[in-house]
Amino acid sequence: MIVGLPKEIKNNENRVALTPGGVFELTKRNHTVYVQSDAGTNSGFPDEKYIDAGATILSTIEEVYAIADMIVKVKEPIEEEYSLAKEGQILFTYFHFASSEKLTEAMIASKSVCIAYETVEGPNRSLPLLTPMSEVAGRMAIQQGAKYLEKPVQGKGILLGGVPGVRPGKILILGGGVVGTQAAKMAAGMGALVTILDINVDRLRYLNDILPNNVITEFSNEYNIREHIKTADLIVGGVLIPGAKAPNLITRDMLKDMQSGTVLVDVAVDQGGCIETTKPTTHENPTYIIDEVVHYCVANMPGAVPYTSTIALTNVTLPYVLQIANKGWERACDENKGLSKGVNIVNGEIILKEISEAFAV
Ligand SMILES: NC(=O)C1=CN([C@@H]2O[C@H](COP(=O)(O)OP(=O)(O)OC[C@H]3O[C@@H](n4cnc5c(N)ncnc54)[C@H](O)[C@@H]3O)[C@@H](O)[C@H]2O)C=CC1
Ligand SMILES: CC(=O)C(=O)O
Ligand SMILES: [Mg+2]
Repeated sequence: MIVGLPKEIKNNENRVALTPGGVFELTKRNHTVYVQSDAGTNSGFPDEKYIDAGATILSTIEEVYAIADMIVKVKEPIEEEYSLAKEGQILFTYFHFASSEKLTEAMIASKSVCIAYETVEGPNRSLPLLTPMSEVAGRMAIQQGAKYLEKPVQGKGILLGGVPGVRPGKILILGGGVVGTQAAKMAAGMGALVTILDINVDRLRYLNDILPNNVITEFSNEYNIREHIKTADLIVGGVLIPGAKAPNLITRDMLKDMQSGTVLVDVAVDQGGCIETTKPTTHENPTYIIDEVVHYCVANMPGAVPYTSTIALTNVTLPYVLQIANKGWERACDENKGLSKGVNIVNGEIILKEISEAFAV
């Protein structure tokens, strides 16, 4: 198969879909790989490394899309890329369709085969291609939250770990999945007081077992959320209903109950966010303020740490890339039911019902 790796063009998206090591696994199986010039440079992988791995470098994104049977990328196509996808071409990447009707319509019109990383399933309904980026974003959520709690950027002026004689920061985490767990680990290590809310009691039981004593678990409901937001310094949004628009657990009216300078890091922004006032931001302009509450809603958080993220992503995507390249997408999906859950849109038709539901009136 001919595989194409374009350079990402979303704001500050520095990741690339595969490392040179990943490309080598394809070329040694006689697949042909075209990489757009400089695609891996910001992740620490210059063009020469891809050439050594057997790839051919092309100068423009148009050339990569024109020649490839399968495009492997990182982020959902942005408007400039919509017209590049072609009929029958496989696009294997994050899509997050439920948060963008425009992207959904564009991919329907392209008649391409859209296989979304974020809905590919592993054993026990895990999401193996989302997990490593959620690990990155969960850990980063605390780093970013700590930064935006500083007074010069209009935060509350609180040090998350406190100091002897002064209380540490209070962190509320919505969703105890991968993002929530990694955020809790980082926050606990800094000495903050952490509460995780989830609706899955078995998950809360597990978290209660593995996390230290400065992390407490509670059931997620409106009453508990309303109580905690009154005193939280930092709130991290990490809920997910796979494939669907995230539920708004914090509504517009609740902002007035928060203290001035509270920071919201809504990691779930790529599925529409779990805070009503969330709108996607970029690394260039990561925050905005509503009712004196700082909102950080960057939809590609791992893009800021591309060395870590590109390797972590390739670790998990490569086996699926190889299956699709070796067998074609239809046989690969027939033989791997988890992969078939990633098939979102094919030849102008929405396959994943959560996408149609997100836009139903
Ligand atoms: N902004 C960014 O750069 C990135 C965003 N993400 C996003 O972060 C989100 C979370 O991802 P993961 O942690 O991997 O998902 P996950 O599936 O591991 O965890 C989600 C958790 O939310 C819980 N949940 C569902 N409804 C809830 C409710 N009403 N209240 C509380 N908890 C609830 C589930 O029980 C589950 O434990 C996803 O939308 C993902 O796409 C992930 C990586 C990067
Ligand atoms: C999961 C995702 O959207 C990202 O890594 O950017
Ligand atoms: Mg994202």
